[in-house]
Amino acid sequence: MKVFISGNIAQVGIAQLKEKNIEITQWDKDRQITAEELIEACKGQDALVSVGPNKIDAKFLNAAKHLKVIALHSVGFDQVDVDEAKKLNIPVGNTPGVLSGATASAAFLLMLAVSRKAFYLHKKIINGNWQNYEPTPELGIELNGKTLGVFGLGKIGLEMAKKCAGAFQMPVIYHNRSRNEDAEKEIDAKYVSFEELLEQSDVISVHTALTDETKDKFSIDVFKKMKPTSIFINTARGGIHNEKDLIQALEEKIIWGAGLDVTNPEPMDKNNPLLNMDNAAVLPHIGSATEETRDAMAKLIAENILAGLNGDKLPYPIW
Ligand SMILES: NC(=O)c1ccc[n+]([C@@H]2O[C@H](COP(=O)([O-])OP(=O)(O)OC[C@H]3O[C@@H](n4cnc5c(N)ncnc54)[C@H](O)[C@@H]3O)[C@@H](O)[C@H]2O)c1
Ligand SMILES: O=C(O)[C@H](O)CO
Repeated sequence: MKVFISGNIAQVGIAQLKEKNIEITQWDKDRQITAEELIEACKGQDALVSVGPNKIDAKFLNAAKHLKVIALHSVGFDQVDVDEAKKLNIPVGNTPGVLSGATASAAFLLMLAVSRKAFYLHKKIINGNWQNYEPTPELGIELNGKTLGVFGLGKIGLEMAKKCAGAFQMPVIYHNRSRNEDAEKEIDAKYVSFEELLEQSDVISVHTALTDETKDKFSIDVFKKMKPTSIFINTARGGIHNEKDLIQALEEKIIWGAGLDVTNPEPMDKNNPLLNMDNAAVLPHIGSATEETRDAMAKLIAENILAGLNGDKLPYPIW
């Protein structure tokens, strides 16, 4: 059996596949594979490990309908045309759960960094602008006791809520399409409407998938309903906030600050104004990028691939 891997995954997953005598071809160039190159690379392969934002759309799926399984190196699957995969009977799997802690840590890191203007102040030192100790330099804001509003209380949202409640005694409110009663058994979290989430939160952290419903959900009208002292955090997908509107909201102090691990497009242009604002912090989509998490993701990928090649039900399917 042959598997094409369109980027880098942890060795532990590759070893799991090699143990089963699977022949592996890996994309080894220092750039993302293009759509055409991906189609070409999948010719003669039995399975694909899709790393990064490759579009697994109708065009790709129809050109690669010989694949017995596709394993994503992500939990998010907004890049996949699930209906088409179902129609062509190509099982697709993802990596749920194992990256929730790491991704929530990235959200927590951004929240903390924005609240103390850490990225901006770090740049001041690098640029030689740390003159002397000042009692009132650019002041931050306290997080202790402030209200966390989670938009999308799923696996990652729950981990973020636990961290904020534990570290800063932050009361948690959340909005989902419907109540998450399982999560409410684990933490004290109050379900509120989207409007209430905007009005009552001191920090809003986004943890939904990118869908037609959530695309551009955070636009200028929404930012205007948030508190002027509030912080917006997005570690889910860049398409969930409208970037132009976010820049306006930060420039006009409609909200206090924003922290992003995801942008639209990715990579972000190095001249993007968000990179030089005192009230913004941006990371290059590293939510799940810890040694432990990448190993765990690679193991799930190998399990999905082995099951699919065997004609078994995937252990971590998206359909
Ligand atoms: N930055 C990163 O590196 C990184 C890492 C992992 C995941 N992610 C993103 O985080 C997302 C969430 O991952 P997860 O494992 O927590 O998923 P999950 O399915 O466990 O949680 C998503 C939650 O969002 C809710 N939701 C979905 N649509 C909604 C809507 N329209 N309105 C309100 N709530 C809605 C769902 O009910 C669910 O509770 C992924 O889809 C992915 O895009 C990013
Ligand atoms: O969805 C995910 O798992 C992350 O964004 C990594 O792509």
